[in-house]
Amino acid sequence: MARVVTGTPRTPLDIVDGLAELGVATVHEAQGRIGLLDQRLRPIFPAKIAGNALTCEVSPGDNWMIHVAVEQAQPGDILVVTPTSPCDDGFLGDLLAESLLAHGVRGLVIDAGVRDVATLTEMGFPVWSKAIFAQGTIKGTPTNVQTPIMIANQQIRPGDVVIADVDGVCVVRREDAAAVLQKGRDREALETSKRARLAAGELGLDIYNMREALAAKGLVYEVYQEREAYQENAADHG
Ligand SMILES: O=C([O-])CC(=O)C(=O)O
Ligand SMILES: [Mg+2]
Repeated sequence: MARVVTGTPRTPLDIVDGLAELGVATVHEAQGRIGLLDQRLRPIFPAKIAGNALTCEVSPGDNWMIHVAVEQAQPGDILVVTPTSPCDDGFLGDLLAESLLAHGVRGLVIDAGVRDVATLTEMGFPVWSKAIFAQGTIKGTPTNVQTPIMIANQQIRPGDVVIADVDGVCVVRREDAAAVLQKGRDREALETSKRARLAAGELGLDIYNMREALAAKGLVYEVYQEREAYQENAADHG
């Protein structure tokens, strides 16, 4: 049985937009280094977005349910598409992108292929995909829309926050989104002060008090000696 679940909760857009500003690396660190989708999902052009997950399963080679998903879209969503078994076909192109844009969808994350990439780029419709492939798809088998899905090593539920930029794609659970935003902002403030010190030439070794720890692990410094180097060299060559 295939299902479309309606009335699923979403994360407030002020929180979503805050996470977009922080970006994938900071959000991933702020939530304890979890939530990254596999690195095979790459942007078709550089972009930085976040949105509520609108989840959609597709059968391999079959984009029927993307049309079903468009009707469930709300402004601020990102369409997240996973095939029920691996497939690289071009499930979406400029026509479906026009339709998604008309319903306020901010972009697409798909563990499969897309096509019409030149037009998608001109339109400014951001996509993270596993493949770019002109191979067309059919409309044959219904699957689930707005149910929890597995995609590229992560579970994503409708209304979880998806953050995507040139570093990759990350998911934040809806319940955790506000706390992760706060932690990410704290982290960013800390990074701003560290960056100023690094830019001024201070060493990470001193800012982070690393010297003692390195010595405790056995790191030693020695002054280069021409004679010793010669002997090592001679020993190497018997
Ligand atoms: O219609 C399709 O099958 C996918 C596509 O190329 C488009 O959305 O433009
Ligand atoms: Mg097309």
